[in-house]
Amino acid sequence: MRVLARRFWSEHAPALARMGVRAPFPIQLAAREPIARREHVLLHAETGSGKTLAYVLPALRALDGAPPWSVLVVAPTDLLAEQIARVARALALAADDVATLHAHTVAEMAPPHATSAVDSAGGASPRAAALRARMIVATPNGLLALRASPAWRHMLAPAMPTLRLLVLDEVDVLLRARAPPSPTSRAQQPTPSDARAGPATGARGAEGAADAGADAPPAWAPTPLHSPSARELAPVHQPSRAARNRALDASALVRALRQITLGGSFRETSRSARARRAARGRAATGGERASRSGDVGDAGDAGDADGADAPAPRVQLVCCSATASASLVKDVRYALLPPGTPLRVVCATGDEQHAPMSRATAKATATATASATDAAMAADAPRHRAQRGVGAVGLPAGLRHHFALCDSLHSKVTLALMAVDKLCAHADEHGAPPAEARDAPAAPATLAAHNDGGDGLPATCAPPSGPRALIACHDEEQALLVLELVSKLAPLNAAQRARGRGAAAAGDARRASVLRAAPLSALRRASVDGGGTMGDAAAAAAAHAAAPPIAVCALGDGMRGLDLPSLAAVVLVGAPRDVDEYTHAVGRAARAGRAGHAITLLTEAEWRACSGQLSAALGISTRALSTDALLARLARDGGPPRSARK
Ligand SMILES: Nc1ncnc2c1ncn2[C@@H]1O[C@H](COP(=O)(O)OP(=O)(O)OP(=O)(O)O)[C@@H](O)[C@H]1O
Repeated sequence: MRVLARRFWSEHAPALARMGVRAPFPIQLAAREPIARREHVLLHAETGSGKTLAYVLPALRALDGAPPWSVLVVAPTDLLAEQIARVARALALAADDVATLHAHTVAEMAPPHATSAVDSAGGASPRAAALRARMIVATPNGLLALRASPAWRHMLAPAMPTLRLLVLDEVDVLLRARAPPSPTSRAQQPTPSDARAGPATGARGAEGAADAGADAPPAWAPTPLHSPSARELAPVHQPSRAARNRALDASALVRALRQITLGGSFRETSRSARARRAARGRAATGGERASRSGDVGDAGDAGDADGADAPAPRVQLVCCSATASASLVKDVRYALLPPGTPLRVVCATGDEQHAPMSRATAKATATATASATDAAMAADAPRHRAQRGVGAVGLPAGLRHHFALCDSLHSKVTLALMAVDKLCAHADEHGAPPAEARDAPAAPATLAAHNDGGDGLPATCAPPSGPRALIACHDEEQALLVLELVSKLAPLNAAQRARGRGAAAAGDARRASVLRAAPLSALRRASVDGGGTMGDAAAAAAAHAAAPPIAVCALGDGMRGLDLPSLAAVVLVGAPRDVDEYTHAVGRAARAGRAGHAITLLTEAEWRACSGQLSAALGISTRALSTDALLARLARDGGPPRSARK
């Protein structure tokens, strides 16, 4: 394995070493061969297990001597797209090999008459960057806005045939779509001006986009499977296959992606799709019909093309998710691949008891061709996840889960601050962040063996910088409230402790004075603008100095994929809406084999609603602790988890 690893990584070794990466993680090893063989794959590994590099490295290899627009990566949020582009740029041969495409940059693209963007733009405009780049990292709304803009037809469509690889990061979010609205509920659907307004949160995304028609760039937003106002963990809702297919067919993003993967020769199979096509056909003008030629450069709907037999797609599809499921695999195959085309599920995880990857590297890698998806996924799945068809992947083994009861938001934030304070105190006492455990069993062998600089941190990397804790709230509104509460409560906490604890007062006051919070989005934006932490020690140090120790964000898809290596803990002050939301939220900590804490503060009602399901689905203990017991545990145990799992 080491020889393989050396060969695989030698090309990019210097750049990787600057990132603190010296040997591949299991998913990176497992993904290499299938991607090189140009198979369609779904990379399924836990949060923070290195899925980005697992596809970025092979993608960069595919760029060798390739023309512009050879690789397209789609990621659900602006922040994640920037993060991926930053990783790719750090490894790319030329910085302008990689460009990002957001909805707001499309407006700055070329006027329709321009044919040579590079000269007129002086090489610096988004248009020039997008034309020259060989790897494009786009958000769904960037892609959709581009397809609807003149720039697409006149400049970029001609480049599209060069596309060889399409990567869908967080594919479960990208494909998530609710069944199209019934005729009676259409009156409540968003208008085209709503759609133009951009990616609002909530349940109106895909169908709103579908309804917006050709007049407006369709906006995209992930659609929750249940009421967004639900405050309690909703029962897992599995819509029927037909409903899922209808939703996929109605999604503007899926239609755009389908056009890319299938070159416009896709035949929709569901009855609903045929009905929709017939209805639209009746209303269509001759001109609209003529535009559905199946040409890749055509902005028409690929899903409407009446291709007889689906040809083998020329674009390779790579998808990633830490929360894949059997139904996701079916959706990807239905939506984006010709019938009968296999999608290989590349899975890397620990053994069945979720033992650390280091103890099970040899058996950690399982691949399955998902033509018989259910069987393959279920066979790999640990007992407690098999029911849900989630596959063999669980939570990072370095994560320690704590649950405590609080009766109000005020008391949750107070306790969150005390918890963060305890973790910072632990770091002060031990000279290292508590979550970077010295002997963290969670570290994959390949990481632990090569990267451990003695304190659990990569030897060649600056210490992780940035926020130490992430407070995840129900929604944006609550997040604002929490920001306010933090600014009020942190100094109060400090003063109270200073009075009560004499000698410790100075240290407490010092720590508390820096217990500030900022919205996660602002921190990430600053980090991206400032060059971020990856591979840049100076930028890391600067970010560390500037970053408040607490980031605040709303639960949901906005935090998907974000990599904050400095996080010691994620504190949930709102109940997660479902198991996947919990998985992705707490997965911001304990990344890359580190240890970390997931602290969930709930009212009794919230705890009753969600603890059973989290425990059953994830195999974690959700026993609720008292405030004192939680703080005592954090004070005592900043180290690696021991028996957090049942
Ligand atoms: N081989 C490696 N050695 C050391 N660190 C690595 C290696 N591969 C990735 N990392 C680091 O691991 C962290 C997590 O990687 P990444 O963001 O790709 O995780 P992910 O699997 O995509 O997580 P998520 O599911 O949350 O999106 C990053 O900080 C990255 O630099």
